[in-house]
Amino acid sequence: MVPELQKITVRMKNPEHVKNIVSALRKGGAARLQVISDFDMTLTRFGFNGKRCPTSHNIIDNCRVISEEGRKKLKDLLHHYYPIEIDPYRTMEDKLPLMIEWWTKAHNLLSQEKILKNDIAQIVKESDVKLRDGFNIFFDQLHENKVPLFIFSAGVGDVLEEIIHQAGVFHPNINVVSNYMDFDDNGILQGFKEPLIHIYNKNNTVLKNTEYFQQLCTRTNILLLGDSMGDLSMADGVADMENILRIGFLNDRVEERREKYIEAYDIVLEKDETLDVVNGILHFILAQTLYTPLTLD
Ligand SMILES: Nc1ccn([C@@H]2O[C@H](COP(=O)(O)O)[C@@H](O)[C@H]2O)c(=O)n1
Ligand SMILES: [Mg+2]
Repeated sequence: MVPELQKITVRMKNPEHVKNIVSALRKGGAARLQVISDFDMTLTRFGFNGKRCPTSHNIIDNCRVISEEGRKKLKDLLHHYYPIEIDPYRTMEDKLPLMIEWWTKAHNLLSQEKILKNDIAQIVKESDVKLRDGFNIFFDQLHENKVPLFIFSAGVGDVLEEIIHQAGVFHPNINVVSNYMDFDDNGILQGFKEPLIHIYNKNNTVLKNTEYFQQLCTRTNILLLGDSMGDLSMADGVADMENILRIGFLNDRVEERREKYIEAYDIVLEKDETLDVVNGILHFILAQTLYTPLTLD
C-alpha cells in the first residue's frame, strides 16, 4: 500500500489498524483531510552531520544580537529543562509547572535583549536550522491538493514562519498558531503575545479563540504529526473527528522512550530525519483525488 512503511525506521504497534486508517483517509480524499503538525523537531531536522539542529527558540538564543550574558542564561535554562522535557520517568503532571517555568523565564530573558523585528530574517538565514528531507514534496503536495496544513507550535511563530518562507513553501493553505513576538512601535521586542503556548497546552483551550477553530472542525480526517507526548492533543478541538492517524518522530533517548511512543502514536519514526513516510502516506491518500476524472457539472 505504502512502500515507505517498510523503512527500517518505522515502528507500529498495530499495522492492521494503520492499514485501516490509511484506507479510510484515502476514501475520504483531499476534501475531508487536514494535516495538523508540530514544528520543531517534527518538520525540522533533529540533527545534521552529527550536530544538533536548533529549535525556533534556539535560533534566537544563539544569534549574534543576544548579549553574552543573555546567551549563557538561556543555555543554562536549556541544559536544565530540556532533560526534564524528555525524561521518560517523570509524569506530565510533574513536568507541567516546570515547562511553564522554562518558557516564561526564556521569554523574559529574550524580552530584555534588543531584538529587532527587522533582524529576524537575517537571524534565520545565519542559523543551522533545516527542514526535514522531503519537505518540499510535503508542503507542495498539500498545497496542490488544497489540504489545509495547521502548524501548532510551542516555538516562536515569527521565526518558524520565516523558516518556511525562506524555504519557499509558505503556501496559502498554511495556518500557524504559536508564540508570537510583541514588538513596540520602534520594532524592538518587548514581550510575547498571549496566550503562552508550551508543550502541554497544545489543545482546544488555546485554539478556541483562534480564527482557525472553525476550519479545524469541518475537516474530519486528520493526519497528526508530532515529536512529543504533548503533541498528541493537538487535534482535540476537532469535534466530529472521523479518522486520525498519528505519526510520531522519536528523536532522542530512543531506547527508553520507545515503548511509550509506540503505545501513543500509530506510527513511530525512530531517528528518521526525513518526511519520506509522511510523503508516502500522503501520496497514497491523495492519489485517489488526483486521478479522479473531471466532471462537467
Ligand atoms: N525556551 C525554550 C522552550 C522550548 N524549546 C523547545 O521547543 C520545542 C517546542 O516547539 P514545538 O514546535 O516542538 O512545539 C520544545 O520541544 C522544546 O524542546 C526551546 O528550545 N527553548
Ligand atoms: Mg516539537
